[in-house]
Amino acid sequence: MHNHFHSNPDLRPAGERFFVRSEAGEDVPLRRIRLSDTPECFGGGRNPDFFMTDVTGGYGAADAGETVELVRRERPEPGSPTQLAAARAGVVTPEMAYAAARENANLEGFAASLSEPGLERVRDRLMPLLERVEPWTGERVRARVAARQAVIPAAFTHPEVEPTVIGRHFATKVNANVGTSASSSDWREEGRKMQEALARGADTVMDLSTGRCIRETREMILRGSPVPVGTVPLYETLERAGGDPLALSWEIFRDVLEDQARAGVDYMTIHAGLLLPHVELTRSRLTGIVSRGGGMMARWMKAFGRENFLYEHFDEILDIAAHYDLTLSLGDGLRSGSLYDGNDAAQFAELRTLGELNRRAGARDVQVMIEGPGHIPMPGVELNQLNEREWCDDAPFYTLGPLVSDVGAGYDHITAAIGGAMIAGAGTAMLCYVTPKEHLGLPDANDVREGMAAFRIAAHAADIARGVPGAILRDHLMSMARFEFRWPDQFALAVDPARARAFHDETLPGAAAQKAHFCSMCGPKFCPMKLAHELFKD
Ligand SMILES: C[C@H]1O[C@@H](n2cnc3c(N)ncnc32)[C@H](O)[C@@H]1O
Ligand SMILES: Cc1ncc(COP(=O)(O)O)c(N)n1
Ligand code: MET
Ligand code: SF4
Ligand SMILES: [Zn+2]
Repeated sequence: MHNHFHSNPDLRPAGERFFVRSEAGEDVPLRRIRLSDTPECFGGGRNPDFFMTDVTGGYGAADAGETVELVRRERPEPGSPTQLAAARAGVVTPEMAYAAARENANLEGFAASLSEPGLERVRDRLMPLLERVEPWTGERVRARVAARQAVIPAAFTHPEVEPTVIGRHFATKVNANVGTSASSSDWREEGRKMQEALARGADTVMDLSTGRCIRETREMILRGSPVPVGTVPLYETLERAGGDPLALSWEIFRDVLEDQARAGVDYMTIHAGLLLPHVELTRSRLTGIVSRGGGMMARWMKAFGRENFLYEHFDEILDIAAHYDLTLSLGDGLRSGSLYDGNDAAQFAELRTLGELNRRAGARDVQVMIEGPGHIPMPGVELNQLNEREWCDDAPFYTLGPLVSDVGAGYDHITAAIGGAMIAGAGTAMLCYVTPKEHLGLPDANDVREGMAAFRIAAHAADIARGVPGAILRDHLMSMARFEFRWPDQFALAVDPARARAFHDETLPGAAAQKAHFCSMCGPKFCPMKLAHELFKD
């Protein structure tokens, strides 16, 4: 089955498509941002091309309205060694090589270009930052996967996926959630939200559909997504159980797991760490259980007085995961839904169990991420990451925010991006975005855009904190463009180029304004950056 996605110029990221060759000989897409020359009045000279990750799978590159065919990569048969098994055997897979090339984002090419004539001023400033950079190789990625400090979610059944590596040694990744709920009217809209998320740089997408047409929505997303796709199989299990949590069963769950893995889902949230004794720990909470999967599982356990069937059948889950190289994202069914409940006994009891499950998965060559909260007051954010690292043996942490305040309704992309930046700075591998609609309703395409922008910024700020090679270069290039009033270059380097341009042009439209040595904030007579150029002239 083919996807039905058409390219949309409104969703085109900055720059143009550019390919680097992976060690395994595959073409890995990047965006090349061309920058204009420094105006003569500021000393003249050239500015280097800059390279950024491209997750759009070609949506952003094609002509308007053109149907986009995703590249379908060669994949091993189900039952082949997982990325983890291969890594342990010392084998560098094409996926490891691909992810390494993507992670490098042609930083070597960028560094080499700085020695070209006309780039002396940029070279003087940026070269010191590039001297100690050790590029990623397939081998270095392999070592992190083998150490279980990184995962490459790429199911054998998902040929459309362009591999990426998730772990604290790599650039911080951002996941965007999409999917229907009972109140959405058109499931095809989820395809548009996915495209919006990709255009804004989502490294993975999760289909969290709970409305009608769960399977159709997922199939559309899988066939149209060049990034890894995640799901929460308990949702479809509840649907098949007629919406009654008491009708959930291991048998239905197992069928859902098998069906979704066969369809090509790359990673799944598995709420296996929420145990029956943990449920009691939530009694004194201010906001109980706010995880959907956790909530339905707790209801089932309490009603029957039985242990979590995902925990009881975890070995069988591992059989299926190993067969398809499905990455398990061990779910935080007890994540805190309020600052009051942040880092409480329930949450940490579950986290310790996730550590135990992580070790069992490792013994079966199954890749694992650990899911985290939620809502935590600022002073507790780092502790959450430290506990995860200790109890879960440094497995990649994947958090929802955390939100650092409960009063942000309507702006919770901000409360969550603040906590997200903090926790990623402390080593969280992937941030799940939160949109302005959190706690209020189902996000639409515009909310996706806002949520992605907030979280790309959080991830980038964290990359700078973590010393990810090259991350801060983009900031420096932006600052040079800003000080030299190269407005189009500023737009191109911004997290949301279309918005940056629109905001600037709103008050100063026209060609002349694209070169003006001021903007409407201060105007020509009061622009201090303009004056700064005069300071050391004589
Ligand atoms: C786990 C998190 O996923 C988000 N979430 C849950 N369902 C959807 C959906 N259909 N679309 C987008 N986001 C969703 C909420 O923010 C929740 O807190
Ligand atoms: C980071 C993250 N993303 C998604 C989920 C699944 O949602 P839920 O636990 O509400 O079913 C989760 N637990 N954690
Ligand atoms: N806002 C809740 C949380 O923080 C989730 C609501 S929808 C499951 O986890
Ligand atoms: S976001 Fe809405 S549906 Fe989800 S837990 Fe909160 S109130 Fe319930
Ligand atoms: Zn919340």
